[in-house]
Amino acid sequence: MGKPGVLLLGKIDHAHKEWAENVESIADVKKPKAESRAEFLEECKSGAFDGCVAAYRTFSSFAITGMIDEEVVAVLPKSLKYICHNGAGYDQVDIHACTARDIRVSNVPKAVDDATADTNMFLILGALRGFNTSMLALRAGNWRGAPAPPLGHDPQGKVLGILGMGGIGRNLMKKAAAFGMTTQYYNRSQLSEELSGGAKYVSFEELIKTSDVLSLNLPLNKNTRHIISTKEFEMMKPGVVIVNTARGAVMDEAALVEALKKGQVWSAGLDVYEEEPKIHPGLIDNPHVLLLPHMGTWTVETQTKMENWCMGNVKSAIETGKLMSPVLEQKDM
Ligand SMILES: O=CC(=O)O
Repeated sequence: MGKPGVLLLGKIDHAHKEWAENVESIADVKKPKAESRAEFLEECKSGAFDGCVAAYRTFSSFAITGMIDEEVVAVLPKSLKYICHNGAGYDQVDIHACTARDIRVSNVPKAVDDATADTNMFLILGALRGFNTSMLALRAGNWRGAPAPPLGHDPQGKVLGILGMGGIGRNLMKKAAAFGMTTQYYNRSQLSEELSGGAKYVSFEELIKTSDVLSLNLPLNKNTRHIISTKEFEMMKPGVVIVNTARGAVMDEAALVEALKKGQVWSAGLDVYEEEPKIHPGLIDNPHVLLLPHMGTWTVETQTKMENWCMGNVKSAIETGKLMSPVLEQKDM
C-alpha cells in the first residue's frame, strides 16, 4: 500500500526541515494547481486529491478556496478525515459542515498567544497615547502637526475589560498588569482563580459599561458576530478605547466609525477588519485610530511555532487517528 495523501492548502514558509521529517516522510503531499475557488472545486471533483486523509491549510489559502463550507466539503475526497488549520481562529472553516461529513478539524492555540498579546498591548498603548496622529504628521514634515494632537492617556490605573479570556486574553492580562492596568473579564464561563490570575469576572453588560479600555479577544462565530454594535457603544464609558486583535466581524465596523465620530469612543487600535483586506473608509480617514494589517502573529518565531504545531496535528492524525488540538466544537467527539 502506498503512503496516505496529505492535501497542502497554502504553503510552508519556515519549518521546511520539520515538514520533510514529519509529513513528507509518512505521506504523499498533494498541492492544488487551482488559482480560484471555481478551479479548486473542479480540481477536487476531478479526483486529483483522492486518497488524501488530511489537509493542512493556512489562513491565506482562503484567497483560493474561500470558506471551507458545505460546497467545498461536498467535493473533498471521501478519504479526507482531518482538516488541520494553521491558526488560532478557524472562522474560515464551517465546523458544522465538517462534523456532518465526519471530518475532524484542529486549530493552533497557545503558539499564537505571546505574539498576539504583544500586538494587542502595542495597540492599547498606541491608541491610549494617540500616537498615530503625530506619527503621520512627522512623516508629512509637520513635526507633531498643527494644531498639536490632544494629550494622550496613561495605562496606569485604567480598567482593562477583556472580552474572551482564552489563551490570548490571559496572556494580555499579565502584560497589561506590568503597565499598571487592572483587568476585568467576561467569558462564556468563569475561569478558575488560578487561570484568571485574580481578574474580576463580570457580566457582559458590566464589562461594556465600566471598562476604560475594551479588548476583543473572542473567536468569531455565529454567536459573536457584531457582538459589539451601536447599542453596546451607547452603553460604554464616554472616551473608551477599543482594541481588536481577534476578528473584524466581532465588531460592527460601521457602528464603530459612528461611535468615533460622536466621540463615544476616544480611539481604537485594530489589527483585524470585517472584510480584509478592505477597510472601512471612515477608519482610513481617521488619523486618530491606530491600524495594523493583521500582523498579530507576524513574527519568524511565532509563524515557525504555528507551522510546527499544525503539522504535529497532521502527523498525529495519520499515525494515531487523533488530532492533538481539536477545535472546541469537536472536543468531545
Ligand atoms: O489571526 C490569526 C490566527 O487566527 O491565528
